[in-house]
Amino acid sequence: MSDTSLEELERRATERGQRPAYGHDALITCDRLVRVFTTDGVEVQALQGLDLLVTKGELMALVGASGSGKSTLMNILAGLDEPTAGAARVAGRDLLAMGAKERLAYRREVVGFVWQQTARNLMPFLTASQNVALPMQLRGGGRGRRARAERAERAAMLLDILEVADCADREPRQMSGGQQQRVAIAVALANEPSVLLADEPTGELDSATGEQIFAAFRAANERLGTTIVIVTHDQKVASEVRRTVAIRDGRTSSEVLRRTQVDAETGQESLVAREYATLDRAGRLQLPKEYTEALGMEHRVALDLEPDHIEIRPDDDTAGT
Ligand SMILES: Nc1ncnc2c1ncn2[C@@H]1O[C@H](COP(=O)(O)OP(=O)(O)OP(=O)(O)O)[C@@H](O)[C@H]1O
Repeated sequence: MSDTSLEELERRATERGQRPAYGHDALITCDRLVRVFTTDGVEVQALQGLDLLVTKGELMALVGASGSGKSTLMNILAGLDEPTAGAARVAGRDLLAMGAKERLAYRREVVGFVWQQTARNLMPFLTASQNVALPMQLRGGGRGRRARAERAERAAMLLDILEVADCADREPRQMSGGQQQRVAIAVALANEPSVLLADEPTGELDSATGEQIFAAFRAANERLGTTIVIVTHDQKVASEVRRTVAIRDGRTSSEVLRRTQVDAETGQESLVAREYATLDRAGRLQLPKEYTEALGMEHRVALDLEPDHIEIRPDDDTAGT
């Protein structure tokens, strides 16, 4: 090896050392997140070193088979559960270092959540408007007439953005499931959270209503700039966001990015989707099952480094072990 290449390697190593920390500019950073559950002496590794970065202002979906770890991740991000190892930061808060008091403030002010069970999201004997005002009150809003008027005004503004202004004076039982879920989004947005988390928010609804709920999330994202993470089984919902991240066996495995492309000649807009695999911090890559199965790849694959890409081919060592 010549001196020049040694110098070059040293230069690259120094450059790497000066690089900012992983996820330094992301709103949500999950770094090698691990969550192990132990029940009756049996260990389940729900998260096995999950990496995820979410940028401020994103509206993204998390998808994955049942048991892949989606709800476990959402509960950690919601401040309801703690990871076994790894690091997780949301809006500058270290989720592993929070005390009970900070955790409560985090849940009230930094994150908002919408659950699948419509009934779990709202207080049954309060009107939509009172439901939205409640988190603001609990946060320590004043008791005076002015504070009350301000809360009512924000509640009205949120219900209007989510297109359920007509439900303001109705109790949950007087609303449809879709209306309840849109009011639930307003409740989650009441304290201007940095992040809105939604776990299967359209799970109990038919697909037309599900689309309305999704439109409500998009309105919240566009009009209020809130970062939104939605866990969904609904392929339609997943395909309407710019970024869908798939979780497999407790790790992020692949993601699909969609962008609008304008045809230079006709000026017609079309949505272009591209699939990416996630290269985790340890250099691990999960290849989509359809790809490996199509080429009969298992156990071992042949790797070659090319100037601008890496080639992965089926094991071609016929004399191999
Ligand atoms: N409190 C718990 N105690 C023991 N095991 C748990 C607990 N919570 C989750 N698990 C296990 O961890 C794994 C991941 O579960 P999780 O609920 O995160 O999956 P999911 O992707 O949300 O699934 P689904 O789509 O069915 O909701 C599963 O094997 C599950 O059985």
